[in-house]
Amino acid sequence: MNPLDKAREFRATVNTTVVRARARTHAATLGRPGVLGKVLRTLVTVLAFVLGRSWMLVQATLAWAGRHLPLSVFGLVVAGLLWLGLELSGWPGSTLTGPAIVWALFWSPGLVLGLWAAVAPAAYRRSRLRVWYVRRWLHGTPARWGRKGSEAVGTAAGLGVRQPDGGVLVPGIKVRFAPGAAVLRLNVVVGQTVDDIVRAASRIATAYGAHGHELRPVKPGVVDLVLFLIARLAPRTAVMPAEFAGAASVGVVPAGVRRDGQRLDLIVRGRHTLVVGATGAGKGSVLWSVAGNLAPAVHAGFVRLWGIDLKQGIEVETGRALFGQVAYKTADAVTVLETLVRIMNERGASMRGVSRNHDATPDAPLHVLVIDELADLMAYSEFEHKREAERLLSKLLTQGRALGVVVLGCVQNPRQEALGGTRGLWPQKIALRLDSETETDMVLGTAAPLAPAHDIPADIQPGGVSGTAGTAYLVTEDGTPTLCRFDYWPDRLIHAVAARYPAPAYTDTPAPAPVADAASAWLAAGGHTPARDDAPANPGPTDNGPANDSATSASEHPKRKRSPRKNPRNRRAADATTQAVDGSTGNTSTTEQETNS
Ligand SMILES: Nc1ncnc2c1ncn2[C@@H]1O[C@H](COP(=O)(O)OP(=O)(O)OP(=O)(O)O)[C@@H](O)[C@H]1O
Repeated sequence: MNPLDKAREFRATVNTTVVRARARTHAATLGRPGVLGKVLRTLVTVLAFVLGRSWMLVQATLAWAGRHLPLSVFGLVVAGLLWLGLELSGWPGSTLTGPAIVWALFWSPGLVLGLWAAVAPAAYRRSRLRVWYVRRWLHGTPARWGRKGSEAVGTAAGLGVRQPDGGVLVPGIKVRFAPGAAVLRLNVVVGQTVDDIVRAASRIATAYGAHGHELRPVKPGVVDLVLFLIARLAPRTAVMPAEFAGAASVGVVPAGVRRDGQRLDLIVRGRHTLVVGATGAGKGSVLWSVAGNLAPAVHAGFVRLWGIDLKQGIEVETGRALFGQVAYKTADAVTVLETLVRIMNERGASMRGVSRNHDATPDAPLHVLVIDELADLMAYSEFEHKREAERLLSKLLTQGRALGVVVLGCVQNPRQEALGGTRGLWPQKIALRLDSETETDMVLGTAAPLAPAHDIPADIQPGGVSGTAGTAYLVTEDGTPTLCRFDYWPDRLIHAVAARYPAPAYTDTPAPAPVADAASAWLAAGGHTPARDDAPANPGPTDNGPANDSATSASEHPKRKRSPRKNPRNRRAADATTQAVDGSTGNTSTTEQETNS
């Protein structure tokens, strides 16, 4: 046997021994049946609890001490000197009590913070205080973040303006911290323009070791330079959307989290959105963040979802009950587009001279068309279908937004052939992980330098939570890029949302797949409405990102025990003869009245 094989054999023997020993120890202790086993398990739980809470106390107190280093060191020195004085003077009582009280007085804010962290660790993790203390402690020396230090960085980065007397004037810089970011407020000095700050921004960001930066104008001559101190955003799992909150909320969806830790509110109303991402980049997360979060409004009749999914309907069929009409074949896709163009034209006729902007109502809902893979329609279909689809889609993209017809299109490849003539017609873009800088340029144009989507690392975990999928740059109409992370939508959540908020029965197009059947099939398969506890955990605000504390959890909205069959709105859908869900289009003559009759 050669030495390599011997080493492998040795390693296998060690592994087996360790596994056996571990199993024996477990069986003899925690896994033990009876009272002793129970006692041991309770002891370990209590110990873990006590150690965990003590660690939170120490962590938070030390974070405070690190942030207020001079004060905390001074407190220690004073307490030490007092102890020394008491010892040397031969104090008759305890020489430790007095110094301990003095030390505790100096450190009292830190101790209070520590106690709070120990009592309510989840709240502490979510709080800005933790971000403030820990970030400040970990990133950069106080001198660099102080006024003088930051102005020195500004000068070195070329922000200074030479004065007639030979001196150099630098913009005043004030630093404040936000979750995951430091914000430098810069006051432009005479002789400077905001462009000078734009030019120096990346040099300043590099000097601070920031992972990215963003410029936000505050008022004339004042700009906030946001330096992002976190490298990536932690994955989050979506939760059951809350009940419909009224017409004002239509078309704005809480889709995930932004780099600054704030909730990402994606505006869908009045905006066509192009989603581009390499395979496995998480286009599904964006699609379901929109469709899933619109579900309550769909159920209430204020939004109507349409789906084109030429990838065999895999994506759209998961939440079929949310959609009115869907198409899984090219010819059906063209029919869906024709229907929407007809709706748009009719709406145009009724709005002409009355209103220039559409407000969603149950009589005139916001129509949202979701297209899963645009290239399948625009590039890989038969020539006539391709040409017709491009013509109809271009019409929707150029005229639809004011008339309440918007499109969310997903594509892997942003090249011309995949998007046809529609590439310049998408006002809002979401660039998930892309394969090359050229693709980033193609999708984002002038915003590309500040939104390097090709730098988002790949982490493909088929069916599981990936470390980076769903991370994207959102570039809104004004060209501002924002790094964000879309929530992950597991299949069972999509099923649960579709069962809870099914679309009403539309008379003008084939009814959604019988909701009761889809829901009960899923329930029969052991499904249950995911609650916060059993969903893949949304991590707390780790150094990688903030917690998912914004959305309403499924556990706060226990699944209603309602059968869609008993709901008169859905009776027609449920009773309808089971129909092919591949987009057979049936009668497509559509008017707003018919739609909602
Ligand atoms: N937001 C997210 N957070 C964590 N993991 C995610 C997220 N979104 C998707 N994933 C993981 O990445 C995998 C791929 O996601 P998805 O299918 O949405 O990618 P895609 O861009 O649609 O890929 P394709 O174009 O090949 O269909 C999913 O199976 C899931 O495991």
